Amino acid sequence: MRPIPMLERAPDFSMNVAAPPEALVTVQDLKVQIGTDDGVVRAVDGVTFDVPRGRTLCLVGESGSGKSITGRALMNLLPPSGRIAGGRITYSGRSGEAIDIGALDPRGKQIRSLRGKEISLISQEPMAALSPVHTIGQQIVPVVRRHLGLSKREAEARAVEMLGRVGIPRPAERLGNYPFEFSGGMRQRVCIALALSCQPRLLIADEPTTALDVTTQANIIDLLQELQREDGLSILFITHDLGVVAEIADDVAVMYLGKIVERGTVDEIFADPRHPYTQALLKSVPRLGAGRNTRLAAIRGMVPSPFDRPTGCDFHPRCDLAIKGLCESEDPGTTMLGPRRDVRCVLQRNGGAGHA
Ligand SMILES: Nc1ncnc2c1ncn2[C@@H]1O[C@H](COP(=O)(O)OP(=O)(O)OP(=O)(O)O)[C@@H](O)[C@H]1O
Repeated sequence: MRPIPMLERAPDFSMNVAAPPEALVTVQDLKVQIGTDDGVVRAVDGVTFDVPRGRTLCLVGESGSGKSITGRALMNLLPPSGRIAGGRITYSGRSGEAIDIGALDPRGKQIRSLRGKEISLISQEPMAALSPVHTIGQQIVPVVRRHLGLSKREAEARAVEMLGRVGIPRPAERLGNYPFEFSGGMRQRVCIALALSCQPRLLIADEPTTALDVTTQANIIDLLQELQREDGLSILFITHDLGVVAEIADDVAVMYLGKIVERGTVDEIFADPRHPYTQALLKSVPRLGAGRNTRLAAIRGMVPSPFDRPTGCDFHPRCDLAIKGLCESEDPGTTMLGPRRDVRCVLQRNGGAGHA
């Protein structure tokens, strides 16, 4: 995990006074359930957030907190045994029309025309996204032809342009290569080129840099930021790496056991974390400038099994600040600290005056 570069920044509360940024996608009280042999998993358990136009929202949290399933729900692309069990995902289409993503048939024409063209996904494992038996050109060109209505020649030119933009040397020649002929970092760049080739408006990047070395990670983050500046792309970036969050996020939502426990701008979350879980996550990451002997604090205990959820606040068994008689029995509910800033902790009730 990388150190956090700027933990001590002064909070930027300007977002609280300026007009709220226009949302490209709004998620309200989303619930996703997945059927398994052991029972039903409440993988996403009532989350609310939005991804504004041209901004990056990072979803962070430990493994199993529901980040990937939330990202996939935005494309209505859930595992076969998964279903949206409640809430609403509203996507603002190119002509301003509100599209209820969860109401679309997951195999239907409308969602298939949105996937790739309007909403794209890059995942942690580029090989899973690419066919090993087709060249890169054979994979990008037909998608571009179908979604952008280009001729074969125009689509090839677009594919070469995208491969060049993501930093693949000699892109015209590489169009004829197979995925195994690229290094891990280059394959991830190919996936980004594929994901962005139809100029989507929303990119869901699910741990896209986790499997890569730190230099390639930094290059890919720079690349996404450049594409965002140029094309006004909105990004939902899923990661457990707070160093990456510090670099790429505008806004942050911290997930724990299917719920968002804290939400705010990146400055608010890093400089003034209110939830004990967010505070513990931040304490578990090295800080630049911290003394050599500074100890990193691991979060005690494990994420509970989704089949054996704690009563009251989900985090109370691991929380150093839990109040006996209260946190194990009462659902903390959501306390709004600002228009786009909220926290689920009983210690933050009464307007969030006190720090947890
Ligand atoms: N295909 C599936 N079948 C059954 N359960 C699943 C499936 N995919 C996810 N889950 C369960 O849903 C919950 C949320 O998983 P999810 O993958 O969204 O977490 P995550 O925060 O993205 O974790 P990671 O960082 O490990 O990917 C977990 O309890 C997980 O076990």
